[in-house]
Amino acid sequence: MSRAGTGGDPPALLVRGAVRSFGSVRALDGLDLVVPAGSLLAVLGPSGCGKTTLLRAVAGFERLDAGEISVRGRTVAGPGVHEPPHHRRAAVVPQEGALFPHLDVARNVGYGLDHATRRSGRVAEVLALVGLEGYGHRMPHQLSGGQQQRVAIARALAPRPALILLDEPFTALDAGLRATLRREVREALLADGTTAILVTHDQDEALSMADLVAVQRAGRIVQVDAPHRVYSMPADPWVAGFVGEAALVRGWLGDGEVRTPLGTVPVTGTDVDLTDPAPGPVPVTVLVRPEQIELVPADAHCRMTPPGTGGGQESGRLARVVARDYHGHEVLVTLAVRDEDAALAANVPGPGAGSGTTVSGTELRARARVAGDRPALEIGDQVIARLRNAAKVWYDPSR
Ligand SMILES: Nc1ncnc2c1ncn2[C@@H]1O[C@H](COP(=O)(O)OP(=O)(O)OP(=O)(O)O)[C@@H](O)[C@H]1O
Repeated sequence: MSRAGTGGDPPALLVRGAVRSFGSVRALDGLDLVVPAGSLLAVLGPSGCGKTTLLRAVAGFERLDAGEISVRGRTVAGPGVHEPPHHRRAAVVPQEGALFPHLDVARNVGYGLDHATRRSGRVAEVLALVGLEGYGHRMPHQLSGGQQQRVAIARALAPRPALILLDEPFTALDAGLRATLRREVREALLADGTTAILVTHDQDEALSMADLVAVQRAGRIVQVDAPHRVYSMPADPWVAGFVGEAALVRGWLGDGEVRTPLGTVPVTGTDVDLTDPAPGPVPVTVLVRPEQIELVPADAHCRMTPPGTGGGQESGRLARVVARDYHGHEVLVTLAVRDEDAALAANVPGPGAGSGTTVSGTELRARARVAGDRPALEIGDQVIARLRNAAKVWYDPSR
């Protein structure tokens, strides 16, 4: 459920043309971002793209070289303006909660609150929000790592800031706890109506927690969208490869359909102007997600048929299983598809998690998802791989 977009309120955060350089490195390179009040927005990007610099600039720990930042319609950074952190109403939750070790939980949470707020029961209220009712008298060392992080979040929530800035807050925790805590923190933020910005390089965290995902690359935001849109309608091939598993294959677009080495399918979205009549099929890059590949066992006939000659595009292509990653509920199999006429697309650009695409000669590699309860596929098995569902494509200027 999205909490974004409440009436005509100014956005909780507006960043316009933000520039911050360290020597020759432009950590922020004209960055624009709007965060609607009440939303939980994740800034997702590879290491070094400037996420922490953005967070620090918003919090007031970093000065901008150019551009401006406003919080709830009030300029806090810009030409001639640099408000100090404590005037910005932006609370930071660092990677490891950084609690005061000599203060109990209630004093940690109440630290810095004015007298009236402290007496209003706000400390108990936020502790209840993060599931730590009755923990007020514990000392930090008597808490688990996850509980300490929840106290840090309660402490950030307590003064009712305009913004909560979470800097990879779950990194230090083990995987099981991380999933639980993400859900609980999301619920706590939702219940308190807070606007939060979560900086992370973990795509699962961004996609599962946030209302909006802002993808950052080289000091700029390249797409802001709902998580399912970032995954299914990425702005460009780089985003496609960074968010989720992706293979980028060559195809030909014409008549609203795209012909690919794995079959012909309709198109869900493209930057090609479909109203502009092109003289022939347009060369495109096609996004193939693992769940879009359907696998059927190759029968003896298929096994004896040379690749590229066994049936039309619609019947898919003969593929070989070259790797498999077992995940219990599903298996990700890496397929090699020889394709003589459709030479293959370039590697997914960027250092992202979408490492599902490699190119070797005229061999396409793509990953397919198989339910864990299906008969196991072994390395070396032959299958027929067929693309199903509509695909997202981009014009390929290199052909
Ligand atoms: N104080 C600094 N002095 C010099 N260079 C810096 C400083 N802070 C950041 N940088 C550089 O700016 C770039 C962006 O860094 P930043 O820490 O913002 O990236 P990030 O996306 O948060 O990376 P990570 O996910 O690894 O934390 C990097 O090249 C980094 O080396």
